[in-house]
Amino acid sequence: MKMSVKNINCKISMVHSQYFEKCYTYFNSRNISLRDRIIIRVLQYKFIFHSGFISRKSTFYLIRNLLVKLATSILRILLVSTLIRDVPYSFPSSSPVTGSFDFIVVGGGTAGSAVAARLSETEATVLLLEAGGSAPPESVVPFAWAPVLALGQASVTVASEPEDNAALSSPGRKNIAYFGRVIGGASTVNGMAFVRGSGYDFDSWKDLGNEGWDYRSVLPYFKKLENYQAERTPSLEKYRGFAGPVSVSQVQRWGKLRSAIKAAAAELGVAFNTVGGKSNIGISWADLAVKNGVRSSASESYLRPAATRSNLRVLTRATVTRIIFDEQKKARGVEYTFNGQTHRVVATKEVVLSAGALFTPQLLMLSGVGPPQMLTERGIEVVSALPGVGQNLDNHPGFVMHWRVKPGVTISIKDIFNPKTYIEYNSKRSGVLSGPFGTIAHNFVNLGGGNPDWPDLNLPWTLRPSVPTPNIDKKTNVQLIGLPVLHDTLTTRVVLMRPRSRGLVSLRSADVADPPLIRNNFFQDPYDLKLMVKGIRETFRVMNTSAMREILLPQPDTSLKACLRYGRDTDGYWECFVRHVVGQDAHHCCTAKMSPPTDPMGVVSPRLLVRGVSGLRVVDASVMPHVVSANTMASTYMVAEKASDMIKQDWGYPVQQLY
Ligand SMILES: Cc1cc2nc3c(=O)[nH]c(=O)nc-3n(C[C@H](O)[C@H](O)[C@H](O)COP(=O)(O)OP(=O)(O)OC[C@H]3O[C@@H](n4cnc5c(N)ncnc54)[C@H](O)[C@@H]3O)c2cc1C
Repeated sequence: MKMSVKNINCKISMVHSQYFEKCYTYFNSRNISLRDRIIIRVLQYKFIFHSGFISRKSTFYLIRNLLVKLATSILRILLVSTLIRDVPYSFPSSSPVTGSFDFIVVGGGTAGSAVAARLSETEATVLLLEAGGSAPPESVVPFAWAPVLALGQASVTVASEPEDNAALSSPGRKNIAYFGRVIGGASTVNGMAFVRGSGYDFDSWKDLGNEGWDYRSVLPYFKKLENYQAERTPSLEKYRGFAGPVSVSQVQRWGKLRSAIKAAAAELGVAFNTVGGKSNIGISWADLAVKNGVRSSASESYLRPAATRSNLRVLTRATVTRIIFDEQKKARGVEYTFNGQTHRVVATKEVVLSAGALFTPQLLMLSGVGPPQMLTERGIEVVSALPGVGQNLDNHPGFVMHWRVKPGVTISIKDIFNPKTYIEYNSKRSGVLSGPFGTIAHNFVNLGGGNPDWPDLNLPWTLRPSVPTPNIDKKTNVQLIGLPVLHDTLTTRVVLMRPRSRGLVSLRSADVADPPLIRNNFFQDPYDLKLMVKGIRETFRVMNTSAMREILLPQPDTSLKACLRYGRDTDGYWECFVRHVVGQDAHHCCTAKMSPPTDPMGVVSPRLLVRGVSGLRVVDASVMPHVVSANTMASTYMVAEKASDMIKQDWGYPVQQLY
């Protein structure tokens, strides 16, 4: 299908000028020509000004978007100018690929890059098809992720359906989700926080009937994938890897803050730096997927070293539209679009689906694997009736609390526009740009009861100046930050690790260009809301230690006016507060969950083979039965490493002995 304005059928059904739903693919796709881009932009503005949509609100968003674009463009130029030494590997894709390969991996993201590279260690031929392009040069700069990458061309944004119980301060009560659409996927645009789940998460996966996924069985794969940039000690060697492809290091500098957090842990009687062991309970200084001030993404860690192998072919800007099944329901290959043309390619052994927790279920459903009634309603022929496809969407709801701090404790706006920042990064790969614009320390706690070593909340500290939270209206943002807005801020977050509520991913239509429908269902189970309120009270307890008070300035009144009717500092007030400001952490998972055959909602077996068909596996965050109590990248790499060995074993290729 040639993508052009004529067949786009692009009803601009947006909540406000920032977010396109039906048209998002086209704006984020490099398959679209410059001429069509210009026409769509003109249509967009025509729509805003001539549809009765024009209002102070839409004008505000237009101006705000222009200013954001201007600021990010300036930042991008500054960042790119610091990159003379480290440019990400580029995957030139000038012509389409046809013919046959032993394995076709769909999606060159976090998991897909790892699987393709590992499979190419054998003599099998491997094709990796990725919808996005090569990584933008600034992606190597750790600090760049939020302002430049997550909001830029390397990712797509998709609005959820309106929330029933949350997002009260978001336009249309919709949560906005970010997904990497670039080689390396989310690992190229994410916050780089590298933290494993608790060992009890994996034991729970096994208890749900998934043999081989308990902590003891997955630990060797966590070690295999990691190259920890620290001195080897016997206690570290028990848990951490030192020879794997993904480089990981502790956050450098910010000594004042580190000392304060360490002292707060001591004051609270909480363990410091526990992340990596079986129980991650306690306070820890963050590890990042960074080496010597440069991001370690999946494409740099796995694909760059494998790129010269003649049996591995990587095609970027190739969007897979469906999996092709034969009469026996065996996956025979895929159909994809490249430069506006449709092509087919054959898999002689397996198709591996690694398009992430949103797009993997979309592709399964578009190929006839999913809830039968929904497929029939969309005019899609059912190949395998699997009601669980797209169900069980799990994630980490969370929100930010702002704290004013003394100078030198955190990043300030002045640092960002100071030429010295760029000179220091350029010459030494150190300074502000070498660190995060996000998580700097974790605080994993259990406040809900049960196993006290298994966290149900993370209350991390994040480094960012007093920037507004995206997708929350201006009025609420101002109340949350407190006036005047430009000052040095430390933020803490309250993030639910093991929500009981579950959402779903479904199809809007049979058109691959329509973004899938996301329903988060945050706080459908009221337990989740109550636990978040406990997290707020625990945050105040931590921030009230004398160690933390030492770095704080007097705080302005940041009450949320809409909630004051419940009375200050009551549980009712805080529940109302959370329902207004909660967003999500882009840790989507579990939409094609693994499970034993007895679970009717399972999608893949514990060997990650899709039920009811053959020759098709899912390898990405979708297969997790429930979200881990940590950020999800490290566990996604672990899934990819373990799956690669399973695939090799199933096809008789040798695997490295890890036990
Ligand atoms: C902005 C952001 C910040 C985050 N921060 C952190 C963090 O700090 N720490 C952490 O641990 N986790 C973080 N995460 C979460 C973590 O990165 C993800 O859970 C994990 O990387 C997901 O890996 P995946 O392989 O499942 O999917 P992805 O990495 O998203 O890979 C999917 C790939 O498939 C491609 N694709 C999709 N559809 C098609 C198609 N039809 N045809 C071809 N290709 C297709 C996509 O372009 C993408 O490259 C963050 C995520 C985001 C988006």
